[in-house]
Amino acid sequence: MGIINVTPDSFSDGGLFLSTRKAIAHAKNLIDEGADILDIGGESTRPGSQYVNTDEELMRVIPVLEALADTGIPISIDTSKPEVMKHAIEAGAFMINDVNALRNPGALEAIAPHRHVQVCLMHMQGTPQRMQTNPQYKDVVSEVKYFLQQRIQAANAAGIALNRLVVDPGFGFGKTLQHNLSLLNQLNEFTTFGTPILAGLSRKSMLGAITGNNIDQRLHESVAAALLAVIKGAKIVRVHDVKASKAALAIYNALRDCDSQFDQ
Ligand SMILES: Nc1nc2[nH]c(S[C@@H](C(=O)O)c3ccccc3)nc2c(=O)[nH]1
Repeated sequence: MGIINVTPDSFSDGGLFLSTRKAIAHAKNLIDEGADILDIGGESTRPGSQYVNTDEELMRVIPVLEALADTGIPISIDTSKPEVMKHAIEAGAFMINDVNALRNPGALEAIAPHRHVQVCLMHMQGTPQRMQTNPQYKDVVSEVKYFLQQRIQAANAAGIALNRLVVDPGFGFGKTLQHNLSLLNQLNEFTTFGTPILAGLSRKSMLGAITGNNIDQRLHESVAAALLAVIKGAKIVRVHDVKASKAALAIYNALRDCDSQFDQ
């Protein structure tokens, strides 16, 4: 899953038009690099990020989604707003990636009727503005599991079947480095739901905390983290660096498949 952030470049006067054009160009590059899905987001959910209203978020993501419709690549929309979900689904999105796990009023109802649309339910403690202030858990893995179980039940009750759901522990969303490492180390605990696991580790500060590298110097850490997540059971990895991640995962896939070839 390649990451496409459509957030106006605050340093240039190109504004939204330029950032839309840049997002489309970047999306096509990631398709060429081998992305299987593109995740388009119009509102950053980084700690301390600013709120973006519905109209602004729609103006950012819908043009990019529409421009990519003829490429045939499955598109996920990274949003928590039901209005954005509805428009994105009408514009052809195949997945809604909600860091708020459909907890906003109207989110479950916005998605339920569209039986072809998948949903990623992600765990977050608190809100993006305050989640990293002082994250605390008694047992992070069991508490995150419990939350995801609750959200799966809420989705099922709203008519969203299990085979439309993906779960995600939400690395970096209200977690310390230790919490993130425990979740990654025990990621296969989340395979019990019977849904694919999505892991988003790419370039995150937890990686920088270990190596000391800045966000634009975390390629190797991100590739290592994506490989570890897949080894531990993730089926989707959300990454900035598609080409490098695909190459690392190709080695893993070859290793996983090699004995089965001789068994035939
Ligand atoms: N499902 C799913 N969606 C996501 N969206 C993002 S935003 C990310 C960033 O790259 O800025 C980020 C980085 C650091 C903190 C918060 C958010 N991370 C995920 C994830 O881990 N899982």
